[in-house]
Order: sequence, then structure tokens, then C-alpha cells
Amino acid sequence: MKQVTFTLSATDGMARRGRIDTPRGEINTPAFMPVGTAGTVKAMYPEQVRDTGADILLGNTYHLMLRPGAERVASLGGLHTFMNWERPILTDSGGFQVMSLAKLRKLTERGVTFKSHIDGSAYELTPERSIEIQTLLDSDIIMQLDECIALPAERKEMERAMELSIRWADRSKTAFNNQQNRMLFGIVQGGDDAELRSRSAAGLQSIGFDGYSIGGLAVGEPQEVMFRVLSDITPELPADKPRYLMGVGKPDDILGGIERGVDMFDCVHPTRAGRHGHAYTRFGVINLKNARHRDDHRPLDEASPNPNCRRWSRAYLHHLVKTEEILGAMVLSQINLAYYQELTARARAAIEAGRMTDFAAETRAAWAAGDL
Ligand SMILES: CNc1nc2cc3nc[nH]c(=O)c3cc2[nH]1
Repeated sequence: MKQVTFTLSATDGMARRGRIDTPRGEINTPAFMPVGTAGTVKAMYPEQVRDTGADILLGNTYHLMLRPGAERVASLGGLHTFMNWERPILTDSGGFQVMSLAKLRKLTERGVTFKSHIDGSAYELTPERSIEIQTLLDSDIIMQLDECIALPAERKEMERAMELSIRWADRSKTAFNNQQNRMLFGIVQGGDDAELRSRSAAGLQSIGFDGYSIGGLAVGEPQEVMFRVLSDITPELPADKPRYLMGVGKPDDILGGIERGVDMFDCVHPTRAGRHGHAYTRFGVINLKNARHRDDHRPLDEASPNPNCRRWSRAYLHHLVKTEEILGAMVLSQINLAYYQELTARARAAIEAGRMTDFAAETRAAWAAGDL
């Protein structure tokens, strides 16, 4: 009996409010998943990540298979025990990071071989090995191995990668061996071509997955291309399964994704932007490196529910960023993750109340007004 299940509780237009129930706790959707790349959400204690409102975080198979190694994490009790995060974890399959980080990559029908970007040691990642690694990590939601190509691309290249990804989806499903305590997601590919996307969605559904990721986006295409692909493809995915838009995004990407039927998001942006001095607020993003904050005694946002937005002056945050103090990365990572969770929590409430259109308009108006 499947121990990880999705329940859809409300819809408003294409937007959906749902919940994934797992043995390690529930995931309220639409959900933003902080990225814990190498077993840590950078500059955050796991308790702090939870306190921002996160139900689930993401681990990267590529980084963890290189260091400390999947078998080592398993021998230490699995990723949850290793990093002291006992709530759900989603892992990706590693293919995207191999193509973006690894050296000397060779992709064949069997899988991909590569050299570690850390010490040059040789690895092979196949659909079967990726499932094995994610199972060793004891991840709650795991991904098929796929091939994600950058956009723009030739149609025949998008078709080749999409068809390979379907064959790898089938091998991933076989290797998954119908495990009941975790979900396996297929990943829809097909670039920005509607016909290829439809064929990918149909091909994955004929294999059958617990959820469907929308891959091949946030790879350099304009936002309107991403939104068009989403509007076309979400209606072709099963309504009773979660949809996960990989690698997205900035707050306006997430709002647009929710409006187009996406349930789950992940992105390094809030934590990476925090480490680079950018603070996300309901007014939009504030670059605290900017000298104009040097004498600004005002807090970031005195109406924010987040104490970290009220307890320090913008001048102090500017000082931390300019001096590259560690506290700057800590505080801004927390502020940004808390803002992303506040945005998705308010979206969930808006969908339940049937006021998603108003919520989206109010949110965009506040960003545009920008009391930066
Ligand atoms: C930051 N943008 C981005 N992160 C991604 C991760 C992915 N993983 C597997 N497959 C993908 O297609 C894929 C696309 C992605 N875009």
C-alpha cells in the first residue's frame, strides 16, 4: 500500500491546493522546496529552515554521490539522519548537475560517464544507478534520470533528448521496483515544442509515475516561453498527481507557475541571492550592497511577520553585506526563504478562498509599487 499519497483539496482556475502525505510528514502544495545541495541549506540550521515554513527540502544526487558518497550516507543512517532533517526530502537524479558541472562528460544510451569537478575521479550515472543512489539516501520523492538540454535548441535535438528521456524513464520505473515508501516522478521534456511536450507527457503516463516533473525549463529561455510551455502542458498531466517545475524560480516565476497549475518548486535563488546581498520583500527585491542604504535606519519591512525584517536597520544589513560578514549570508538567506514560504502560504490560502486572481494582482501591484 503506497505510503506517500497526493490529495487535491481545492482548485481556483488552473491553480491547485493540495497535500502530499508521507511517513515523514505532510507537504502542503503549492510548495517551495529550499535547496540543500550537499546535505545542507547553505548558512541555515535545519530548525531555521523548518521555522521559515518549509515542509520539504531538496538534496542533489550529483553532489552527494561525489561527497560523501551514497553508500557512506546510507551507512550513516540515510540523508535525514545525516543532516538532522526528519521531514520529507526530494532528491533530483543527478543528470542536470552532471551536464552543468562535471568534466569530460560522455552521454550514451546506457547513461552518462563523467569526471568529478572536484578531483577528476571517474563516475557513471545510469537510470538504474540513479535510482539506487536516491534509495540509498532514503529520499521520500525521487526523480528519473533524464537529459535536459539548454534552450534555444534545434527541434531534432529536443526530440532526441525527449525520446531518450522516455526510454530512461522506463528503465527508472523498472529499477524503482514499485517501492511503497517513496514516490518516483517522471520528467517531461520536449523543449519549447508543444508537440514534443505532448508526446513526452503521454509517453510518461503510459509508463505511470507517482508525480510528474516539468523539466527542460529555467535553462535560459524567456519567462513568456516558460509560461507558454506550462499553460500548454499542465492540462495534459493527470489532475490527481503532483506537478513539479524544476529549478524555478524568482517570486514572479513561482506566482505564474501556480497560476498555470504547478504544485511544487525548487530553486537556489533565495539562498544564493541572500549570500549576494539581495533581500526579497513584499515590495520586491532590495540590493543591500547599494550605498544608498548606508545611513538608512529603517528596518527592511516593519510590517513583516518575520522578526529578521524588523530587528535590524537597512544600514546594518548593508554593513554586513559590504564587509562580507557571515551573519549577512545567514540573515538574508533566512529572510529570503521566509519570504518564499510566505508567498506560497498566501497562495494556498488564496486558492482555498477562491481569490487567486485577486491575490496575484495584489502581489504584483506591491512588487510594482516597490517601496525599495
Ligand atoms: C535552475 N534551472 C533548472 N534546474 C533544473 C533541474 C533539472 N533537473 C532535471 N531535469 C531537468 O530538466 C531540470 C531542469 C532544470 N532547470
